[in-house]
Amino acid sequence: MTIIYLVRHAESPHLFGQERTRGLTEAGWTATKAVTKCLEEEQIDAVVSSAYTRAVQTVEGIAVKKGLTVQTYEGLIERPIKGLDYKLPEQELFDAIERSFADPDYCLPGGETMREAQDRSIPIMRELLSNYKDGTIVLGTHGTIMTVILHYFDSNYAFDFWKSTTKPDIYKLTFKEEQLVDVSRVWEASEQTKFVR
Ligand SMILES: O=C(O)[C@H](O)COP(=O)(O)O
Repeated sequence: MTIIYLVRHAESPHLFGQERTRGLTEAGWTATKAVTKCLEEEQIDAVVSSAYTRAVQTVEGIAVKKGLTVQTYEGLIERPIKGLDYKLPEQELFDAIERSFADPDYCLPGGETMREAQDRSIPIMRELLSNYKDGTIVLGTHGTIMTVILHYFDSNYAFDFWKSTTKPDIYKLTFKEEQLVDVSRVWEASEQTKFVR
């Protein structure tokens, strides 16, 4: 069995135009200590991440603890449902994200569809599953691309799941070869209440 821990990043300030580089808030940094603690007993073979700063920062503590470096992947960055050069009310974004789970070729102007996001992220998942077969990987990620990846392996993971996740959050995925056989949330119930949705 191969284990992948999907770690959604901790709280980050919403700074328009800085999607790639915005880091964690003070509360976010505090939360990363709990992330590291949650994973430190595990035997970990690799720590990989979206190339975005907030995702890297969330898993770098566990990488340091294990004597590993964070391997970043452009193909694991967050899925933008719309272009990053304009703003929209939150409800419109939510509606668009919900629709994108029903229509894999839908996105708002300048955005990325479900199909496009899977086309660039799933090959990396397959590469990781092959390179670290029967090993354990920690993967720093984001709410939407994490759900897009899970949706590929099990279509029950969709809009409701996306809405339910917290920042940070941790899911343990168990794969047999390239087959997803189990998903469990390992972020502690007591910790969930302390951090943001
Ligand atoms: O995980 C996510 O939902 C994305 O990275 C967006 O995070 P944000 O709430 O910090 O914009």
